[in-house]
Amino acid sequence: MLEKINNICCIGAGYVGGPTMAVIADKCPEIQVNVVDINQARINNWNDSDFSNLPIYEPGLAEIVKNCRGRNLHFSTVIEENIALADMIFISVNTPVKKKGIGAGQASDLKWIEASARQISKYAVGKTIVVEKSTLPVKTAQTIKNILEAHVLNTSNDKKFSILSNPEFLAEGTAINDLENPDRVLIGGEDQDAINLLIDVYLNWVDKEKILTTDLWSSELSKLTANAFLAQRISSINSISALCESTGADVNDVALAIGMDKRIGLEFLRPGPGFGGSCFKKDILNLVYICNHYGLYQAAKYWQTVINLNDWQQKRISKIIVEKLFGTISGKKIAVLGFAFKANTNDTRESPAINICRDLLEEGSNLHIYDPRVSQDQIKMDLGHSQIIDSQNLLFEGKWEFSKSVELAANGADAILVLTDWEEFKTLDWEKLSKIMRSPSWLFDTRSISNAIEAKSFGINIWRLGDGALN
Ligand SMILES: NC(=O)c1ccc[n+]([C@@H]2O[C@H](COP(=O)([O-])OP(=O)(O)OC[C@H]3O[C@@H](n4cnc5c(N)ncnc54)[C@H](O)[C@@H]3O)[C@@H](O)[C@H]2O)c1
Ligand SMILES: O=c1ccn([C@@H]2O[C@H](COP(=O)(O)OP(=O)(O)O[C@H]3O[C@H](CO)[C@@H](O)[C@H](O)[C@H]3O)[C@@H](O)[C@H]2O)c(=O)[nH]1
Repeated sequence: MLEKINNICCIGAGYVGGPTMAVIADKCPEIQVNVVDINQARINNWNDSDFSNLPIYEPGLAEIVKNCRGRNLHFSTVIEENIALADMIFISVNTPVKKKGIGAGQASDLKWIEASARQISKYAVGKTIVVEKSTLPVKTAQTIKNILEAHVLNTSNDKKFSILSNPEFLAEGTAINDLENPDRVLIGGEDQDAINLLIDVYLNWVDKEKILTTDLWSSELSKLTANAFLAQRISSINSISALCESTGADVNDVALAIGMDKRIGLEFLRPGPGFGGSCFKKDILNLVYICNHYGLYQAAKYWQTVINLNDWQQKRISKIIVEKLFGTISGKKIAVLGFAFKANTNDTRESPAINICRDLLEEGSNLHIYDPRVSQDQIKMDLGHSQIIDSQNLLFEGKWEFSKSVELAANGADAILVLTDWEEFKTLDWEKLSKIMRSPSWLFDTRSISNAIEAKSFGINIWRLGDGALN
């Protein structure tokens, strides 16, 4: 029996695998941590001598990688060898929504999980603990077990596997802090020895009381449920933001008033352009799929409405902008501030900015997009080329350009549209901006972060999400 973990391999060097393994390496200097990926370019970036070129931007990440890389943290594409060396293997590969076939548009595509399990079954040596780090549909551990055990049966060698579920709850932008100070660490499994070995890894920096153990299925399902609950709060407050606009109430006051009730709490009540990111939508869709699979149609419908409300919120915002700008934005310049799905990340996956910008482009607007961390190439991938073509192959007049500063984006603009809650958008120089914009100028603030009162004092018209009193 293994006494302690000496060597960890992590399959997948993405937003989860990279930061999670960096923190494990930092907190457990006696463990060798090998992070492997099939994506050579990504691995090259993790190994770049210029730490500002790491593939992921997270506050604090570069410092940790600087400390540990080459010591006990290694990034490579050598998958077989590192699997063979490992006592414990984390699977941190992507699990997006299936695009084709049964369950398309809802179920998780598990082909990367299956490929990882097959590689592990082939190359692992001796007793290996396999840890599900990716977010997975409940019961996936059974599939992984079947794949691993089939290979053992075929080769009848000394391979032995234990499977644990250890979902990750980090949020992007605060990943390092979330990993270093987690609210809880959840471990699901049947093999108590394997569970204890994983607990020992976390005990290097996490208090014992924060480590929760459950059976496999409860652990897998807790991850989907946590995301569904968080997203549900956002859709709930966003529905109230619309009602506030219609009634003259202020959604931020309402959020504070209800959030101070300890039973409700203040977190995740910030209204906005809808939730984005790679997880919430896909995990809820997966929950809907699983509920339907078990014939729980009312439960499935309930969770689906969280997504429907989120889509509606984005559409609602584009419509308001068109209406306020005299019913047409064709040829009008709009400065879009923020493209990432939230502040402090360069990630644009499922960013509300994508749908809102697409809608505005369809209306013929001329968008000048500024984001402190998102690159022009990324925006190009998300929006397509500057002239977009619709499904009937008709050319729209709408086009977009990348701006290197707020001022360049706002110069001559009819409107400024704040979509991401970046710190720098809280302290914009409204006197200066009011002079370079075209009158009548507008500020559309979907995050309630800018100093709208000051902007108003310089003659800018204001629409702030959920603020029925100000609008
Ligand atoms: N992004 C987040 O904030 C977050 C937080 C918690 C949980 N999760 C979950 O963690 C999982 C990973 O998410 P992510 O955002 O890190 O994804 P990601 O796309 O950033 O990274 C996944 C990586 O896995 C690699 N990969 C895929 N198949 C492979 C294989 N067979 N061998 C080696 N490498 C392989 C890909 O090349 C990619 O680099 C998902 O299930 C996600 O739902 C994500
Ligand atoms: O009050 C709020 C809080 C968040 N958001 C938006 O919701 C989205 C998601 O934000 P957040 O949850 O902070 O970021 P993620 O990185 O997507 O993290 C979520 O998804 C991860 C992947 O599963 C989980 O690990 C995390 O626990 C979970 O918070 C973003 O668009 C935010 O702008 C709001 O609109 N209002």
